[in-house]
Order: sequence, then structure tokens, then C-alpha cells
Amino acid sequence: MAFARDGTGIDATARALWSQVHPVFMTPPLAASLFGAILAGSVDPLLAAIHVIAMFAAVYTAHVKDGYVDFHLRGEDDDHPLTASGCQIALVLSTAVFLLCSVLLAVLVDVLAFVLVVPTWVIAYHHAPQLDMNPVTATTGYPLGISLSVLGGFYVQAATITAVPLGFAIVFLTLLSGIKVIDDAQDYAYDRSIEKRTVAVSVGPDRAYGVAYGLMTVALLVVVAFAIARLFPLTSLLAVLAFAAVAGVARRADPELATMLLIRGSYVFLAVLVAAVRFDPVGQLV
Ligand SMILES: CC(C)=CCC/C(C)=C/CC/C(C)=C/COP(=O)(O)OP(=O)(O)O
Repeated sequence: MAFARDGTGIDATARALWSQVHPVFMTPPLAASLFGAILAGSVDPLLAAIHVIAMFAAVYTAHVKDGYVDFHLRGEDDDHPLTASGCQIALVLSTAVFLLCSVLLAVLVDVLAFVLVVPTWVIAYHHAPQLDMNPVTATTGYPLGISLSVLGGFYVQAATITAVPLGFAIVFLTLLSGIKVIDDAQDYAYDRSIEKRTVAVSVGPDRAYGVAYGLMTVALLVVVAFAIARLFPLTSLLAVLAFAAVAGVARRADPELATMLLIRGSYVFLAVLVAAVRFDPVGQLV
């Protein structure tokens, strides 16, 4: 049975399977899992690795299913490297890896770890064709996966959930939903032509920008409030400043450049937060 649409053999199969690894989408959930582990304080590398692999398998599942639905079922995409049966086998494999990791976490941590990890696959598997049809779920699905990745990454280390990872999960959900609205605004004309109801299609591009920057502002204000309350380290304020500077430039750019800037800004935001949680240099000064 052929996996790849453009050839047979190990090389073509490996290339087709690898085509569904999208670093831009995959790095954040993996980083979020490790961020959760760092928040927990002491990191067990084995548990961290199992959780990271589970998150990778979840996002891989989302991409394979999305490609399968968009190309093989809806005929929306012009091309796809995997055959329909290649997609189905890839889905079985990624789901099996995900399940194996989840069961390992249930055994090595507890059943709540399993309960916290499984929804990421549920969101991933149902992204297409169900969740991507509604503006709210199309916008929040991926950010919710990232938030669950933070919580899961924390839980497998600490075997509990505290206010700090919960706070960060809410911040990421809100901030990344804002970025996703801008990202979707790039495809406004095309999405409208295929009746895909993103936020930009539902409320129009202008109001979508308002919604997007409103969400990002709320997320940053939550970080400021939590930092002042000393729930988050004070150095988190630097992450807010860095992201706000990028968002200020993105606000005046077209959706494509804005998305590129905001995604990179979110990496900087996360990197400064990691430094804040590990070292909190500002907190040590005051
Ligand atoms: C652990 C974790 C983060 C889980 C969540 C996984 C999840 C929902 C990923 C979505 C990835 C994806 C297919 C993006 C493209 O969506 P699109 O529909 O905007 O793009 P398209 O126009 O290419 O279909």
C-alpha cells in the first residue's frame, strides 16, 4: 500500500510522513510542555520526555487529519503528499504513540495525568472537520492545546495543579487566540470563498483586528496583575514589555507580516517567562 502520492519506497514514504511535521506549529506545544515542567521546579527528564512525545504525537495527528480532510475529503487544498490510506495509517500510528505515552504517564504518575493529557488528542483529532467549522473552536483549539500542554507538563512533574501553571495556561490561551485571529485574517478572502467561518470571516477583518488585539491586551494585563500580586515572578513584566513592543509594530503591519512578527514575539515572550521563572532577576533586585 502506497503512503506517498508521488512515489513508492522508503524514501518517498519517509518524505511524505515527514511533510506533516510543521516546526512552526509543533515547537510551541513542545516548548509549552517543558515550560510546565520548569514551573514545577525539579524536572524528571523521563517524564518530561514522555509528555513532550505525547504532545508531538497530538499535533502530528492534527496535521495529518487536517491535510486528509482538506485535500482528500473537501478538495480545498491543491496538493497533499500522503495518499488517503497513508493518512489513515499515519493517524493510527500517531494515535498509538500518543496512547502509549498517556498510559505510561498514568502508570508512572497517576490517572489524573492521563485525564489531563488525553484532551489534547481529542482537540487535535477533531480540529478538522468539526472544530475548524466554528469561529470560536477554530480560534481556540490550538491555543487550548498549548495551555493543556503547560498544565500537563507541570502535572507530570508535580502531581498537582497550582495557581501559577493555571494562570499561565489562561494567559497562553488568551494571547495565542489573539494571534490565531490575525493568522486567520491572512486567508480572509479564500476562507470566505469556501465558507470557512473564521473570526475574520464572521465579523469582518476590521472587527477581527479589534478582537485579536483586545485578547492580547487582556493576556498581557493578566500577567501584569499576577506579577504585581507576586503570583508570577516580577521579571514576567519584561516579557509583557517585549511582547507589547512587537504587537505595537504588528498593529501597523498587514496580516501576513503581523502574524510573522506576533509568532516570533510569542517565542520571545515564552523565553523571557522561562528566564523569569528560573532566575527572576528583577524580583531579586526589589
Ligand atoms: C497539543 C496541542 C497543541 C493540540 C492542539 C492541536 C491542534 C488543534 C492543532 C492544529 C494544527 C493545525 C492543523 C493548524 C492549521 O489549522 P487551520 O485549519 O487554521 O489551517 P488550514 O487552513 O491549513 O487548514
